[in-house]
Amino acid sequence: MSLEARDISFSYVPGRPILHDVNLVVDPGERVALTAPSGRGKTTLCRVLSGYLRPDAGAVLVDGIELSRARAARSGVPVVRACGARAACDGVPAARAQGACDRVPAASGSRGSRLRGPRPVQLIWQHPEQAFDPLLRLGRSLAEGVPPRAAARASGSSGAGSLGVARSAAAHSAAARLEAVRDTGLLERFGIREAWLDRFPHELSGGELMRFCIVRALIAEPRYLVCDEMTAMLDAVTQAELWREVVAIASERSMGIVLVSHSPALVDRVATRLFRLI
Ligand SMILES: Nc1ncnc2c1ncn2[C@@H]1O[C@H](COP(=O)(O)OP(=O)(O)OP(=O)(O)O)[C@@H](O)[C@H]1O
Repeated sequence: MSLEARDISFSYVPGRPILHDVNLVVDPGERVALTAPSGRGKTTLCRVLSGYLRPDAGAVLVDGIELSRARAARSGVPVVRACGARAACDGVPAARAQGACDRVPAASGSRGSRLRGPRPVQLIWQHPEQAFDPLLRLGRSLAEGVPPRAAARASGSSGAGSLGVARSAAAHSAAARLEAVRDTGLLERFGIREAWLDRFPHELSGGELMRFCIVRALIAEPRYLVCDEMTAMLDAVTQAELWREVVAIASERSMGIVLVSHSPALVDRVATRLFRLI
């Protein structure tokens, strides 16, 4: 079972392919670093792998299932709210994401996935300040990233009988979802202070905000995490601290990682394998 890019081709401009017949298989628990000179398509491949760009040819498979189907298989979720122009999804700002956030179909004409459900492949990129809705407190943003099943688990919903129905409804409240986030222990592991949950994104530093990006990606319980220059803007100590936790969690969950970094030292420490994009 793996994350597989099969014969992927992609071009932003017709006739000028950025990716041409790319084949990559990432196994659970593997940490694969994409390497290539600047402008060769590492970010583009990250976005294809996580479903934000649809390839012109080829397919992305998660555990043998085409990415959009894998996403649908994880849904069974009512649409909670529309993702307006101001909203950001999965760590990628709405304006730049060509796909859709977890519970909302992509806009008509979009090249991204139209299916719902938590993304099995989560993308974290290097601009946390652009990844959150500026008008939402961070606790609320995190709460919105909790898969309904996880929220229901946290509220003890069995799904049966009127008590189950009531609990299920409760599980969709922001408070119940935030409680589900606390239950994961991820806030402590990434050093997120309780007081930060009441703040807006502009009231935190880049490093503090990146912690929220990582936690938001992880609470979606992804099978694979794609980290595109995730810690590039952070100091060395914070980089090491965040990567230590991400690697530990990947081991605990047998979660695969695809990473892009211009730091050879970081790649050396984190990656179990290099994949050269040519
Ligand atoms: N939205 C876009 N429209 C048109 N061209 C684009 C777009 N995004 C990226 N490109 C081009 O696609 C190519 C690959 O870009 P990409 O960001 O994937 O490369 P990269 O390997 O990640 O680069 P770097 O190491 O510099 O971050 C570049 O030539 C870039 O200019």
